Amino acid sequence: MSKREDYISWNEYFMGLALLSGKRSKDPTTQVGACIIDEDKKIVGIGYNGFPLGSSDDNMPWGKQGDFLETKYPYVVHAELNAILNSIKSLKGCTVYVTHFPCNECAKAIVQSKISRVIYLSDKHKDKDSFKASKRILENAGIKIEKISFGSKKIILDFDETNL
Ligand SMILES: Nc1nc(=O)n([C@H]2C[C@H](O)[C@@H](COP(=O)(O)O)O2)cc1CO
Ligand SMILES: [Zn+2]
Repeated sequence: MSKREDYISWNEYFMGLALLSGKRSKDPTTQVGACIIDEDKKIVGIGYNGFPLGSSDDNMPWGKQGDFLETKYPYVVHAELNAILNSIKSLKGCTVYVTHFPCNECAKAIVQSKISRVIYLSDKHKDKDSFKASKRILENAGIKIEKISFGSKKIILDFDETNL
């Protein structure tokens, strides 16, 4: 019997893990996930956007408009930063798969953690200044930046054990 041919690609696997991690995010408008792998394709960090430890998901503001301090922005930890801080070893030479192009703050953390490649799916905010800044920070540091597209590809996770 020959091997299965319909297994998912490395990119589908790692971006799939980033997408799945994002499903844990309580952000009502944008769920972001990030998965970091080392040069041997070992998973060394994963994370999603959420409030810092100790900040209740129910008592902190998830809004986007109005008084800045009553929006999520000052408080939410971005997926990339969570993946970096959750990581189990040096990130030197690693690749981060992230569902959305990093903001300038995450670009700084990515560069300083010595990650060497960013692979992203969505750049819906590419015209915003903070993303122009992140592109500049990443390019200055010689980080490889790859936009990846899977078209309308979908992978269904079926938890029904009778289908396993
Ligand atoms: N690369 C990113 N990593 C992230 O973790 N985020 C988070 C921060 C917020 O929780 C949410 C963005 O809010 P919104 O303005 O799209 O509703 O996604 C956002 C980006 C940039 O798109
Ligand atoms: Zn960010």
